[in-house]
Amino acid sequence: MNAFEIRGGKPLKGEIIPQGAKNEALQILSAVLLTNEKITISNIPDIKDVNKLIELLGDLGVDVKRVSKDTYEFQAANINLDFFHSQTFKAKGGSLRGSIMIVGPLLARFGKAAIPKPGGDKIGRRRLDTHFLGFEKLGAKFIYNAETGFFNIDATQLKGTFILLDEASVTGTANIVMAAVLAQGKTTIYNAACEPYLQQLCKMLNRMGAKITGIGSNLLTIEGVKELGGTAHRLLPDMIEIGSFIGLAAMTESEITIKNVCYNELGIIPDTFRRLGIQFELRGDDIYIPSQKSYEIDTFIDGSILTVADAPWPGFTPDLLSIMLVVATQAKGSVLIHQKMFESRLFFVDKLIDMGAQIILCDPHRATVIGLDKRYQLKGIEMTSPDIRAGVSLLIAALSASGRSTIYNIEQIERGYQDIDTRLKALGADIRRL
Ligand SMILES: CC(=O)N[C@H]1[C@@H](OP(=O)(O)OP(=O)(O)OC[C@H]2O[C@@H](n3ccc(=O)[nH]c3=O)[C@H](O)[C@@H]2O)O[C@H](CO)[C@@H](O)[C@@H]1O
Ligand SMILES: C=C(OP(=O)(O)O)C(=O)O
Repeated sequence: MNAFEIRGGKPLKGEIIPQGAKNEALQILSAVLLTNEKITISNIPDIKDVNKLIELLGDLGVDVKRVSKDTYEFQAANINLDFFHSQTFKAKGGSLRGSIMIVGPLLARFGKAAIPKPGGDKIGRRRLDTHFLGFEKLGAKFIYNAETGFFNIDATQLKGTFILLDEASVTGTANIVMAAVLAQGKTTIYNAACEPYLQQLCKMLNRMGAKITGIGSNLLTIEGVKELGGTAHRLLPDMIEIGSFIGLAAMTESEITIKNVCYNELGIIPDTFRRLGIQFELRGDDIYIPSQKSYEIDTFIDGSILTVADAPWPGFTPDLLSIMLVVATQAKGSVLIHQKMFESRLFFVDKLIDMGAQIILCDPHRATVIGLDKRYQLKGIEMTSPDIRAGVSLLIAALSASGRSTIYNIEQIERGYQDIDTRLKALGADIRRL
């Protein structure tokens, strides 16, 4: 059995260091395939998804050396393209979302790639059209075999072109950028995603010899180069973990300092938590959250109920909406949570309702939360974590609730949060692995 047992209702106290960013790690690790020279990556989180991708790179022939707890060296000098046809590749490649991003670099460097339909959270339809339409524009041909679930892509020489993405896909943009850096001539990508993950990737590629301009905007221009060289790269702290810890502190009346957050990279995230009434201050590059008995949700200027909705960067990330939702259950006031991007990410509210929260699921994309203002505590129950962020939201709910909760399917949480039970215990949480 893989579960957490939590006895909630205790305020936590202390300092916590955010792990390196999961979604950045998946892009940066894929980029090591673009060169035969050595790449050193530090601040790598020790989490399931990242470890699976590192293992997959090793299976493909990348020389992988762990030089310290969070630092690895990679050298992709001898890639074994036959590995594409193995059952192991099908099983491993299909087990995480991030594996899709090995396609762009492989295509750029070797002219072909294959990938099984990738995994990731079951949070609604997760199409890959943007990736493959982009590769096609660069001159690649792809075949999707619905029976085997494999995408096969071929391109002897990618050619730069103008690409207007059909949507600002995060992994799609990363994949196309990694293909375009070695394409012949100039590629322009409009409607590009520009999350800090992508900015970090582009900066790393430029250090490797790529010529990318427009970093941080939705218009990227890439002058193709013949080859790329080695570099060193440090991952940013995980902004989704940072947001999760802000929510945790507010909900459990805890006094927590989140260390070294790289505040300037957090975009609209801090202000969005502030709109729920959560107070915190920046001390150096740490976020200090005092213990708060009560927090009150803001309204819009005209007095109408606040909506918190997701949007491509610099909008609010969809990966923090579940956390906003759970935190709102104990706020004073009401908020509409609008998850525009994914249609199956809000169903976990049923469990919060069972715990005593007042939520109306209006439709699969929208939930209205009527905050309890801590007049009643949530009560502990047994529940199963449906996806990574709902899982952490349930964990936060359980830590604030009276009595005992059990959360099953914690693999989902551990996909993205390193040693979460140990780190929460260090803050005083009563959490036990079953
Ligand atoms: C490994 C990784 O990095 N995963 C992240 C990545 O997934 P991923 O790259 O798979 O997500 P995409 O950005 O491609 O799209 C996410 C969803 O939003 C929709 N969409 C996207 C852009 C847009 O302008 N309009 C729109 O509706 C897509 O149809 C899809 O349903 O980005 C998502 C969106 O931030 C995050 O939730 C995931 O955690
Ligand atoms: C949805 C997420 O991850 P993935 O894209 O890997 O499923 C996430 O990190 O919130």
